[in-house]
Amino acid sequence: MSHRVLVEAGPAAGVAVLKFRNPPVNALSLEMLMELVISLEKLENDKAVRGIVITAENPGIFLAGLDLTEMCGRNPAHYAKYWEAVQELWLRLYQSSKVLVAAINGACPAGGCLASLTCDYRVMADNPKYTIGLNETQLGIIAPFWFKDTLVNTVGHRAAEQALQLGTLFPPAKALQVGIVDQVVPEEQLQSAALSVMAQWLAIPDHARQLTKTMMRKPTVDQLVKQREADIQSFVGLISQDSIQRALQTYLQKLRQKKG
Ligand SMILES: CCCCC/C=C/C(=O)SCCNC(=O)CCNC(=O)[C@H](O)C(C)(C)COP(=O)(O)OP(=O)(O)OC[C@H]1O[C@@H](n2cnc3c(N)ncnc32)[C@H](O)[C@@H]1OP(=O)(O)O
Repeated sequence: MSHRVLVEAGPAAGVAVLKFRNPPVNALSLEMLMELVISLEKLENDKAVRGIVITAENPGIFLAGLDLTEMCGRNPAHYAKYWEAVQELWLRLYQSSKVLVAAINGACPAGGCLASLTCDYRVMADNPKYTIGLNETQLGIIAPFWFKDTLVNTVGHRAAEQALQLGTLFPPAKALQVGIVDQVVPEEQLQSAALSVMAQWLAIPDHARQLTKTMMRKPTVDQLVKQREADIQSFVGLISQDSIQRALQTYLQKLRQKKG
């Protein structure tokens, strides 16, 4: 029984809706990552499901990215386990044979943006409070190569380099202009717009679409698969550095003080 991930049958045949519900901010904790992987595996094996709309149960925050508390003040074994789970989620999402449509109904930074970038299509609610992007440099950390590759595959090299160096969080209209999202719609139309796009994608025969998806994505996937362990060690080495730990602690404190 999953607590942090809700899977519902969609209103259209063959469509499931996967909802994030990990309060307060839908951060990708280890438990949440594991529940997501299990839910995605079940959906992948379900022949009746051809497409999945991915969204947050409560509008406001789509995903707050990786859980900073999993990356602060823990031991190397924990960091390694956590990073393996992050890799696993990306591999499941990016290689999914289903049509994935992200209905982005809230803030979508860093790991949240990455999850949405694995989808085949992104629709974002037109709310200026919502932003999306790989903002790692703003935290004093670096987006790993496979985060970078996923962004490059979506927006091209130049736009990705600029967005990554500056750690830009784009509001909806700008995100559309850069190509991080494919469509921006009034908030109340988000779910219907996602379902309408899903219907267009499902009109294509599955086998042809799936083989094309694999052809486009396999080189990027292979890069991580062939150096998974090295990538884990690289993450553990980097995250364990005092300077990185200090930067993350400072960022977390800033988030906590925001309220005070
Ligand atoms: C080599 C290393 C590579 C690693 C790659 C890293 C990828 C990542 O994803 S790093 C995480 C990046 N995420 C962010 O920068 C988002 C940070 N959060 C926010 O900007 C905001 O919290 C918000 C826009 C998502 C929501 O704002 P709001 O509704 O105002 O909520 P609060 O800011 O008051 O937060 C409530 C509560 O949640 C804690 N929190 C927020 N984000 C995270 C997070 N990513 N991980 C863990 N905890 C988080 C925040 O500290 C507050 O906690 P309390 O004060 O204890 O209630």
